[in-house]
Amino acid sequence: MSERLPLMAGNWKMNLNHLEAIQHTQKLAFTLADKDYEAVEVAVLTPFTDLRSVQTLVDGDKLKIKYGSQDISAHDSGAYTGEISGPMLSKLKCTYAVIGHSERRQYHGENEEIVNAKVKAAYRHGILPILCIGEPLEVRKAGTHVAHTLAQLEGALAGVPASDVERIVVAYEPVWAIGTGEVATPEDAQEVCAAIRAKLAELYEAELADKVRILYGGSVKSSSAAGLMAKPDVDGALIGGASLDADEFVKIVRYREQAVG
Ligand SMILES: O=C(CO)COP(=O)(O)O
Repeated sequence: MSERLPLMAGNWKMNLNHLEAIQHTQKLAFTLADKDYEAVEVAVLTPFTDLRSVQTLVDGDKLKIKYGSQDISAHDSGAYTGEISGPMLSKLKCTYAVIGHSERRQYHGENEEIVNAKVKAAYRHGILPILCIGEPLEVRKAGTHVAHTLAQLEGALAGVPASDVERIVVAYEPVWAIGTGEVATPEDAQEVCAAIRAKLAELYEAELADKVRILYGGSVKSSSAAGLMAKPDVDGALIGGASLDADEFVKIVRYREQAVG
């Protein structure tokens, strides 16, 4: 099995203006030490308006924190009012773009075709997608959550070559666990993350699937991180609310120091 560097990524959602973003990133930078970054990749996924400020800090102080956006346009330029393009994000040296978050699927009508086009747009400009997939509560209750999530994965990756997919990050985010305080059990997370890896092996190759980092997202806190990370197919977390508290986020990054709860 290849060594996958765990990724702890904070999705700030629509929180923190650019001044708050500077303060928050500086606090993370002060607290995190080289040994933290050796053990875990740390990323912040910020509102578009924060990216320049975060980039300036990261570049200026040579911080090891990675950063990225929460969305990306499927188009590269042109008459798309309100959109932010891949070239704009790569100019800001974004490593990542979150694509297909359930909040965008729910509130902005993003379907599989749009998600697929955004994944391709990210790769065109050297940005790595953090592709979000996961089932709503009614699907979980019906017991078809694995099939639902794998269909989203397949749709998002249609026509995307192996050379791109081997660097993707997939985030399994069951919708019922997002912002609800109801974290999935480590077993629930493992079931779907393992199925995602198996699907990647089927669509591409086992060797590729072995390299891809699969995160869990949904009400992750420092008290639940170690238990989730103990599972073999969970390679990190996408953290919403808890990432807005720098001390709590650092505790998640240092999950190895927490009890398996
Ligand atoms: O949606 C999420 C991360 O993308 C999870 O959000 P919460 O951690 O606030 O539940």
